[in-house]
Amino acid sequence: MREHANCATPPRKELIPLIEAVDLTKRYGSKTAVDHISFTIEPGTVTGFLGPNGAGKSTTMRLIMGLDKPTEGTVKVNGHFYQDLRAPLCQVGALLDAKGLHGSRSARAHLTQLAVSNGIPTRRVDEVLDLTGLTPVAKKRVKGFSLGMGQRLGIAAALLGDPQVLIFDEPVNGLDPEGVKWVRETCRHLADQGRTVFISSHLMSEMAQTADHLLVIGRGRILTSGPVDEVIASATNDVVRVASPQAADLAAALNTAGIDTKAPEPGVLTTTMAPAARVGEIAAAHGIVLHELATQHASLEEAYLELTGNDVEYTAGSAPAPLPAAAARA
Ligand SMILES: Nc1ncnc2c1ncn2[C@@H]1O[C@H](COP(=O)(O)OP(=O)(O)OP(=O)(O)O)[C@@H](O)[C@H]1O
Repeated sequence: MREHANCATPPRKELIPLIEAVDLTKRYGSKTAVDHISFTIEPGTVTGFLGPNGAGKSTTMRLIMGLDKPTEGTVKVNGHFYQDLRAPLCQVGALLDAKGLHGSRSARAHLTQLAVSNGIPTRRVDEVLDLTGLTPVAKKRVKGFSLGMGQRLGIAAALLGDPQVLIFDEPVNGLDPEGVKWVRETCRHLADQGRTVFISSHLMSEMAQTADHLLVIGRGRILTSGPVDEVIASATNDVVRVASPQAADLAAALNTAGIDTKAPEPGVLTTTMAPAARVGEIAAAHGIVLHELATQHASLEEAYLELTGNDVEYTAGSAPAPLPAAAARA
């Protein structure tokens, strides 16, 4: 057992490490960033916190870490408010903003300072440098670090107290494929050790590869949650596409059976209301010739849009807010 001075008696066996939010709300003036959300994050899993830009992910994570005060509701880590944790770094580690590093220090100096001020034995610094692959650059000033190295250093700092709960805000943002793979494998490894890993992203494809569970947020509200496969399945309808020289007859036969169709192009029908087998059976029963019968699986992006489409605060196509002068003229 490690002898972290301030971490010597983490209540690991007695308490289940988890994050629990109840009716959590944060308003900034008239802006509601987080809107009465409740959730629990379980140990031994990677939980993805998925939502478009401005959905409220960072705010929620800051509330968990006691960096902001909720307007209403509560959020606890390991059954305690963050500010009441006796050795916070040993219970929860977070990567919230990798840019907030002191430029003139070396990576080792940065971690050593953090260890000393939190009563963590300095030998742990070498362990986390090693775990995050930073040993070869440990003496370099963090000022010269690439984004990927900065993210690794942020994760090294989060791991310093060997905490059971880890919170990473958009850790793969701006990373190259190798960095993304490393973050993904690191999260998996930490969860496999029984830790609670809570990781945010605005990319569903990334979350599908990294997370076991998803918590989907839009405009400050939880839109859905559950195992990744279930969340994706619930947001997607398989589309059956059928091509026939008798498309009009087939459409009539399907409609009679209560199956609505669309005709995206001449001679082709699509439906989300019946599986391919049923469409084929109805065609056969009416002696209708088919040239093609296939099930198309909706893409992850489609599932994501289905989930968050109406809850996106900013979209690429949305018109920019008018400038004050323009607004005054209007
Ligand atoms: N300190 C603040 N003052 C005012 N509004 C804020 C503040 N922090 C966040 N907001 C607003 O709250 C909403 C949620 O922001 P938040 O950063 O939590 O979203 P996010 O899901 O993390 O998005 P992103 O991925 O873009 O960081 C946004 O509309 C944001 O502009």
